[in-house]
Amino acid sequence: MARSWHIGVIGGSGLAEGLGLDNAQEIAVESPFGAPSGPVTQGWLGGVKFSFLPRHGRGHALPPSAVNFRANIDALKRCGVTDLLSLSAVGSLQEAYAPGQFVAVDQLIDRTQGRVGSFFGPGLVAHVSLADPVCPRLAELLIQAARQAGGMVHPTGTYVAIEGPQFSTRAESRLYRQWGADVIGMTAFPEVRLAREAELPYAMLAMVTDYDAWREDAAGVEAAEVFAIMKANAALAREAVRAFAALLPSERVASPIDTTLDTALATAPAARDSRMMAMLDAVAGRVLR
Ligand SMILES: CSC[C@H]1O[C@H](OP(=O)(O)O)[C@H](O)[C@@H]1O
Ligand SMILES: Nc1ncnc2[nH]cnc12
Repeated sequence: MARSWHIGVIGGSGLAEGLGLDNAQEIAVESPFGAPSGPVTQGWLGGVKFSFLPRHGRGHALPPSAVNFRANIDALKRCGVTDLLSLSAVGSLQEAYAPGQFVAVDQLIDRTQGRVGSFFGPGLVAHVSLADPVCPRLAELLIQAARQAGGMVHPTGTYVAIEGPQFSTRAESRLYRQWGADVIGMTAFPEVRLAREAELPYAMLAMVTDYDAWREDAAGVEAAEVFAIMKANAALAREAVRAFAALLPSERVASPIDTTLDTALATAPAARDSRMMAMLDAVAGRVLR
């Protein structure tokens, strides 16, 4: 039977206040992976169910390195989310990606360090493909939606994730440009990896807030600049999500990402760790039961 859409949204910098959902209710979701960034707000937009989680917690209390990405994805999966949208502030590494514009990120490079990057591990090994980390179907709808909302949207872009919390040196910024990266942030990893492991189609709408540090005569990034641009454009991001809800087909069409784990598990049933299996009841229960 076709499942209805239930859209999870992880709101980044400047978006902790939420989406303005109808009939919104806040719920505390417990996860075996620890505390999520905060309570999940559930509600509706145009007849579609949404669950919203502020990535940095209420009042932006969590730096990127302290976000419990596993708990966040697990909590949203436990809520019954079928698809996931990430809203993020990013710096630009290309002249053409100007502050105030949106980017539908389609490729990513991981430069984070020391974050826990998988739900799986000793006792339950899985290898999922991340060649195409973003769901093209969700991305296409997001692009259309952000344009309808009045945003200028780049339909592709490569995101490099740094550990932070400091912004990059000029040499790093120039290096990432040479690698072909278009935008830079601190949070897409391991979020995008974990979403795939949890069989959640994921798409990312990034809002350009600054030009990072590569421009010869310009000053480096200041956080205040990022927050000011996000504040000025948060309403546009919310409007894009509203338009996205209106564009969704009435019935959810199954995605190949829904069954990622069918071919990913490496550990033989007899060698599986029962404690791991219990922790992964939401993320991987579909293939473990
Ligand atoms: C406040 S500037 C740096 C901060 O903003 C971005 O957050 P998010 O991706 O959650 O919007 C960036 O990744 C840093 O965490
Ligand atoms: N220049 C930048 N570097 C890293 N993360 C960011 N988030 C917003 N702007 C950023």
